[in-house]
Amino acid sequence: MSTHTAPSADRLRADDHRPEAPASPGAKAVGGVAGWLDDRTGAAKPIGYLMKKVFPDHWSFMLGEVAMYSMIICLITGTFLTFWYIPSAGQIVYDGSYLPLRGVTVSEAYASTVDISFDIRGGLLIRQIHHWAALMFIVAISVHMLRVFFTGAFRKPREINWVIGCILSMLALVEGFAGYSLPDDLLSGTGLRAAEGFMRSVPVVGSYLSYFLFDGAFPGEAIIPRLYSVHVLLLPAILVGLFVAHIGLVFIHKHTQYPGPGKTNDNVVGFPVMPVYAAKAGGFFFIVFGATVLISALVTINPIWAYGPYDPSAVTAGAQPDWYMGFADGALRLLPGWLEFEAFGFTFSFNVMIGAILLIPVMYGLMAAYPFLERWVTGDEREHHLLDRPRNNPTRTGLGVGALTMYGVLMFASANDLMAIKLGLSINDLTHIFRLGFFVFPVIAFWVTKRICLSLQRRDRDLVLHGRETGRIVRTADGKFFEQHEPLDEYTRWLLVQHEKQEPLQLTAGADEHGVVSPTAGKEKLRAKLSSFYFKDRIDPVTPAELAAAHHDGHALESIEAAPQEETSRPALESSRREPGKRP
Ligand code: HEM
Ligand code: HEM
Repeated sequence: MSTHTAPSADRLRADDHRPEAPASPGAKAVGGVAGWLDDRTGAAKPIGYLMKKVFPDHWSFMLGEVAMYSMIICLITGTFLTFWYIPSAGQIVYDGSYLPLRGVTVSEAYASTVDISFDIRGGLLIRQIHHWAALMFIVAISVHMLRVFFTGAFRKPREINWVIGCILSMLALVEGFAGYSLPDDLLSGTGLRAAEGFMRSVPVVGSYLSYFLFDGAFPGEAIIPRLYSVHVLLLPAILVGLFVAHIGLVFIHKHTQYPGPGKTNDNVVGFPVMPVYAAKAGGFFFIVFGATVLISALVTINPIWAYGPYDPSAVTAGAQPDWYMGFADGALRLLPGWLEFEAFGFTFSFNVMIGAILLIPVMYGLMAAYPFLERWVTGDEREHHLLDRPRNNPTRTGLGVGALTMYGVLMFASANDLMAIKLGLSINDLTHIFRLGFFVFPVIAFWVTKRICLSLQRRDRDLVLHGRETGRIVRTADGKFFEQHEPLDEYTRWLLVQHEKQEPLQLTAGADEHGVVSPTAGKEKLRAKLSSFYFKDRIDPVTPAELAAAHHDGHALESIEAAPQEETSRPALESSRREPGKRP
């Protein structure tokens, strides 16, 4: 593997050959410390290697960074909160500075969170930053995941990183739920009450699970300290550990890159970590931190003093989870009542269990399995470092939008009561519409998205073959009118023709020459069907022959071969790609 720096104009000045100026005392001291450390740890070589690592530049790669920075913000502000938060359900009489609560018996957890908000200097801001960063963290993870999905960045060799990502995302939901439950206010207690109900819906062992978690009857005094250990110790340790593995794999595989001039499956075009990316990423951290602080300073979130302490006997109307739990809440509202029935003297509440206990693992399980399913269906065993343009993989893009639509229906369903009130509609009608929508809307979304992708591909073909419409009408000498078309420049054309032709798998007949059916015939048949579903509707990229023919007709001026594969549009660093596992 080699990494080389493209010489910049500055570095090619003639005076580069002058003898180097003697190092300043500061530089000498830094060099001395670095040498001392290297002698004892041997870290210079790996660090030097990492610092030269080339990262491609694209705005969408920032999404992973936003996730990383919001996680760091949660870790920093969370540590601040632990200095004052008391993880105890023990009852005390509140005597802090928030007058409406004076004299009310509350838990120590609740009282300490109100104290953080009103009596600890900067406490309210830090609490708000913690909560806003948590919300942003999960938004960023989700959008980052969509970027990875729609561009096919999960394909070989990045499947493991996709699976790690799925686990990270699921754990982030649990971490958020645990944090939300810590202040022990009316909302968080209602959330815990719901969680207790979910657990009890598991047949046979449900009540035992609940007793185990709450150390007896709900709410008990154990749940707050237990959630605290999970929230500040167990889950952050797992999240950070998995994240290190995640980013380590990004370094090992190197980053994917969007197709473009000079970018191939075997190189990485971009800037090195040091100094360009380090400066960019460092600056970007402060932008994310700054934006989070600004929102937190201006917009109240979770004003627990307004809700009051948790009281198991109080009925809370309008309790809402944080946004990322909305889909599970929606599923609970849509599952039909007949899924709850009595048999063998027991009540089975599958309507609750499916929505609350099974939905999340099933959803993440399917997501984690997708790269492997796609690989099986397409038979594509190759490594991919160049990303797909979403339009060039219409079925995958359609499936993604279909899944998002399903998620969206559940999310909207979680607000069916508010919609009914605000829009003056019947909640039952809304529920029926959402139930139907859960099955019908994703299919429509899949179909429409696929058609849009195919149309965009057709448009790309048209552009390549016939150039851009200029709007200039020319009249010929014999009186005919036609519109002038402008040929695309080579860079744009390259982007539109670089993708591969896709075809369904050609599968074996399923029987040998003696007519003996192979034991895997059924599986192969299914694979053939899915492969045909995946690739049946497709638009092939323009071939050099087609372009030459168009060129001959005077539509396009240059051939595809002339596309500037080995040039870049800006000064860039390039490093060659490696085979995972074969590079030191
Ligand atoms: C990335 C992971 C994290 C997420 C998503 C998260 C989320 C949350 C949320 C939503 C709350 C409720 C905030 C509120 O009161 O409005 C919370 C509370 C809390 N979190 Fe975290 N947190 C994370 C990491 C941490 C870490 C690493 C620590 C400690 C080292 C921590 C310590 C706390 C404490 C002490 C509270 C209770 C105080 C309070 O609610 O103000 N959190 N967390
Ligand atoms: C704690 C949550 C996460 C953090 C902090 C995180 C961070 C990052 C960062 C910084 C990168 C490199 C820059 C980029 O491509 O954006 C990256 C790449 C990647 N992430 Fe994540 N990620 C998280 C969750 C996820 C999830 C939920 C998935 C998918 C299910 C995922 C899949 C990937 C993949 C496949 C890559 C390699 C992409 C490529 O090379 O183009 N990540 N992640």
